Amino acid sequence: MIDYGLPVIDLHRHLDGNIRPSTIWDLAQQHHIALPANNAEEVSALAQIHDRTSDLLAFLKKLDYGVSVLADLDACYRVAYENLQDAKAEQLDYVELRFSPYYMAKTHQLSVEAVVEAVVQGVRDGEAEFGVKANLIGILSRTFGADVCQIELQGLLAHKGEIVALDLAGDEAGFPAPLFDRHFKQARDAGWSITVHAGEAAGSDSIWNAIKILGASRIGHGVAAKDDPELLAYLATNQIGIESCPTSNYQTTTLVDTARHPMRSFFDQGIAVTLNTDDPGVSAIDLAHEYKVAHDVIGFNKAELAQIQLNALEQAFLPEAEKNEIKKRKSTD
Ligand SMILES: O=c1[nH]cnc2c1ncn2[C@@H]1O[C@H](CO)[C@@H](O)[C@H]1O
Ligand SMILES: [Zn+2]
Repeated sequence: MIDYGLPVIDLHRHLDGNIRPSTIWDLAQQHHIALPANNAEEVSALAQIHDRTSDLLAFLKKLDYGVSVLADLDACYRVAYENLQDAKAEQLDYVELRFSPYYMAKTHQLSVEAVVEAVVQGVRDGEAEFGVKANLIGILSRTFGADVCQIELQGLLAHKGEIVALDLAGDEAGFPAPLFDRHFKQARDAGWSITVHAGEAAGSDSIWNAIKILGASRIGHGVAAKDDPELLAYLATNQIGIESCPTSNYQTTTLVDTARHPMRSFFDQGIAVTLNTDDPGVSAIDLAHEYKVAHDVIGFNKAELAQIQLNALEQAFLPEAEKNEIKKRKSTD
């Protein structure tokens, strides 16, 4: 259902939520890390989700297997590089990869700043090798609290020019946006764009806070906006994009019925919605799968999906000239 004649773009993909089970197995062997699995297939069963989990936090636990094998900087580099290989295999024209360097560094006590450097290098080498354009979004993992997030931010700011935006992810209900006010001020001062996970595990207030307090110009998930007409109007008028990830929403039990996913009404109300994968390695999906779900289950027709593909280019954290370049390249392909 993706039109490969139009730009193929994923704006919401966690590179640390997209670690291949085979790589998890490999790295565990290489570094003598014990896993409750005897081979790569058993790692898939352990670290991937095929139906649904009880809630967001149960879903996020699945990502822990992948980061538990990041024993050194080469492992971080490899994961970043393989994300570009995956992007190429999916025929993406452009991908925004987000990552939480503290989360990646934590198990083996790596330097946060060195993890950022390794990820940047893996992504740049992957871009050159596979010919896919990518940008990086830094994540503050709110689950670890405001002080740890300041350390995480410091590591990201050390590579300010290699990063285009800042995100806040993790336990939304337990760690609300106002706790991170000063972090996002520093990010805006650094010239970064802002996207925030909001309205996934908390209500529409959380989305308002992401916009008004943190300065978000895009919202990850944003499903809770469905109950707030004033917010819906605000999102449409101000062209604040919603990064929808339907399979992730199903697996986290954010929504119980994908057929009634609010991205339908967001779209109908003129909000710039996009389709994205979130954590494809954990969800065992790719971008094409999400377009198929949007068509077969949510009921978008081909023309509407084409508009969603164009929304992604519009909403990308890219300068106009680079957006035009992608557009031009597609039209002459
Ligand atoms: O769907 C999600 N909602 C909220 N946070 C998420 C989601 N997927 C991953 N992370 C969080 O992002 C960081 C790793 O990139 C981790 O903090 C992980 O918990
Ligand atoms: Zn996410």
